Amino acid sequence: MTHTTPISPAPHSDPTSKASPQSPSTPELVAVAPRLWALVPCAGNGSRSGAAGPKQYTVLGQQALVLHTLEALAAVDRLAGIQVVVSAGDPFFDTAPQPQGAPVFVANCGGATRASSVFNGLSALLAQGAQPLDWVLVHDAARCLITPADVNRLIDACKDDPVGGLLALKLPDTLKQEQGGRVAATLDRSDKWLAQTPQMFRIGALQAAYVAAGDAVTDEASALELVGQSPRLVDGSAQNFKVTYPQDFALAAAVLAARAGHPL
Ligand SMILES: Nc1ccn([C@@H]2O[C@H](COP(=O)(O)OP(=O)(O)OP(=O)(O)O)[C@@H](O)[C@H]2O)c(=O)n1
Ligand SMILES: C[C@](O)(CO)[C@H](O)COP(=O)(O)O
Repeated sequence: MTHTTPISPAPHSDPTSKASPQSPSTPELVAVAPRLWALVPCAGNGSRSGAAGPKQYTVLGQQALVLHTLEALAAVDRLAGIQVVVSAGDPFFDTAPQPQGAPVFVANCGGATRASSVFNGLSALLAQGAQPLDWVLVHDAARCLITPADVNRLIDACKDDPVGGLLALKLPDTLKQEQGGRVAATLDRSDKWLAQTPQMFRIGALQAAYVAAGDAVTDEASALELVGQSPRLVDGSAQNFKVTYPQDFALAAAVLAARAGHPL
């Protein structure tokens, strides 16, 4: 996969806009439509997963977990490119295959937290030719069950939104508050959602929000919330869970096998 090749700043005129006739000596005015990019933070250690190395490289079925993630994103034909962020010195993508579809770019600029990996990845994306008004869909490498249909649903819901938004799941279970290992209260869950990824925002707005929010936020929406924005909630899928704990590998492998039509 490419490490340094710049994405050519493709001409991206808005096919819906009508340019007024220009005289030959007048520079042509072209309305520019924002492009869509994916950014995949892939620099975590997976300390809760119990895996021997970073969980994103655990093999599920035929290939590493993160390659399932990238395969699904690359199949979204509205994406101009996918920026992956790995830790300095991580050799995985030196030999990894390029998925079919949107080009994948790799930057070794992972940070100590997810927030810093994403923030550094935004700079890498801009250096590749992305523009501050372009959209970025930040997606965890560890959510390998994302589907192109999920991503397209998010894009459709957010492309005309002034802020952007995220996939999320309405809480399916009764919600308890704990104190000392016992139930202290049952909470109202009617307005509670579980945040997933991708999370889709304008690159420049997200960068500015991270500067203001700092390193402690755990998702992009939180950074936007801290600067006074209300990201849109878009229905996600229970299958789009984040591989986090040891038992999650078998569940993800089973879903992938079922989708591929293999017996479980
Ligand atoms: N410093 C970090 C931490 C996390 N991530 C990425 O952010 C995503 C979501 O993070 P999480 O699932 O919490 O991954 P880990 O930090 O790897 O796991 P843990 O918290 O169990 O150590 C993952 O794809 C992970 O690789 C990252 O790019 N840089
Ligand atoms: C971004 C995220 O996937 C939303 O649920 C999640 O917050 C990232 O994982 P972490 O465990 O909070 O770092």
